[in-house]
Amino acid sequence: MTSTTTISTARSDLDDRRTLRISPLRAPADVRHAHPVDDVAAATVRTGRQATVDVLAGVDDRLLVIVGPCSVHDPEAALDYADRLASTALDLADRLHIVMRVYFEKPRTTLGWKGLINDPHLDGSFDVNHGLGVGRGLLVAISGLGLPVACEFLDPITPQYLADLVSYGAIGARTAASQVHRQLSSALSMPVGIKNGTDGDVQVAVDGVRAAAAQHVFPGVGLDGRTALIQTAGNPDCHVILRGGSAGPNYDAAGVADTRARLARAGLPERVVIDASHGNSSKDHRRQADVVADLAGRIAAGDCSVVGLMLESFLVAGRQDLTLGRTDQLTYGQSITDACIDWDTTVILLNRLADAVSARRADGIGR
Ligand SMILES: O=C[C@H](O)[C@H](O)COP(=O)(O)O
Ligand SMILES: C=C(OP(=O)(O)O)C(=O)O
Repeated sequence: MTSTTTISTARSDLDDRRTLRISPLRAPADVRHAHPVDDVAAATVRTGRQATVDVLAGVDDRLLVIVGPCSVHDPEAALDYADRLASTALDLADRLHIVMRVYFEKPRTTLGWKGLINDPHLDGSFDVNHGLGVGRGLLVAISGLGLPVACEFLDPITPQYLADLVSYGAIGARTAASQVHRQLSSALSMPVGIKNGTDGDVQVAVDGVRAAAAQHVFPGVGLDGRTALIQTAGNPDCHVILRGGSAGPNYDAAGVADTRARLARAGLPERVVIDASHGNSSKDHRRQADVVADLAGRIAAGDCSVVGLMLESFLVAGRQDLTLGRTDQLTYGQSITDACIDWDTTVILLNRLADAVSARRADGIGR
């Protein structure tokens, strides 16, 4: 019995058994054209990235602080927050290099609202074409205030729409082991922090830093939105973010020393950022102050082993549940994902960290 082969590029009953709809996505170039980078924003990104590189390298003895909401759901409130943070960042710029968390993509443990790009109207309409424009427009506006921004990169395509405006990138705990995200990090133009796993596994982040430092070739999209083969140079500015995990916190001196030893064994620079939230605060926003107090004490006593800190902070303390389609019920300036510290607490904690850097300098210890 002979078999026949049908060669066809048309979709058949073998395709789309579970795909409901495929619709056009705006090309990155189109969104970039609608929200161009002006000179002020470009200067913010350039100096924001370089300052982070210098802090990571120990050439700059300031502390890197990545601070802002868990997620952006209301661009107006995010800009309000950015306005305040820009002024505080300027006040403390001699001791802290402050970068605002402007997170549009949320990795969920199971299900939930996945961020402003995925569902910008917060109603389950998934208007991604609108979300990409709103997100980029907000990055232009915040960078225009002179405040550098940090984003988590979750989807491997979205960086083409946003990354030129980002000064600090993060790879989250749920994707630290992903080859796709490590390859992506190897291509990104800014320093990237890779988190330890949700189970507390730090080695996965160290392995991620090593993989992202190397060159890769992988499929992606170009600015014109066409599929493309991407060849990367490798990112030398990746580092580990300790965020704690199900086994407990890992921000203490022992957790940092263990991470640095792992990095040294892998032949990598010993650079560690601490995330005061997530597993390091058992998702209780008030405990972020304990992490700051502990780290500030260590820095004031001369410790140079931690290069930066991440804080989840918004205008109003705590968090609230979103009912899809009922944005009228939301409290202005309060997180709809993880709980955050409020603005007043944020200013107190930032000043405490700045004072710790002053004390370290007074002892004549530079990083
Ligand atoms: O930072 C935000 C959350 O911790 C992360 O997106 C997971 O959230 P979830 O466990 O509520 O899905
Ligand atoms: C999702 C986040 O953190 P993690 O990956 O550590 O859970 C985050 O920082 O928003």
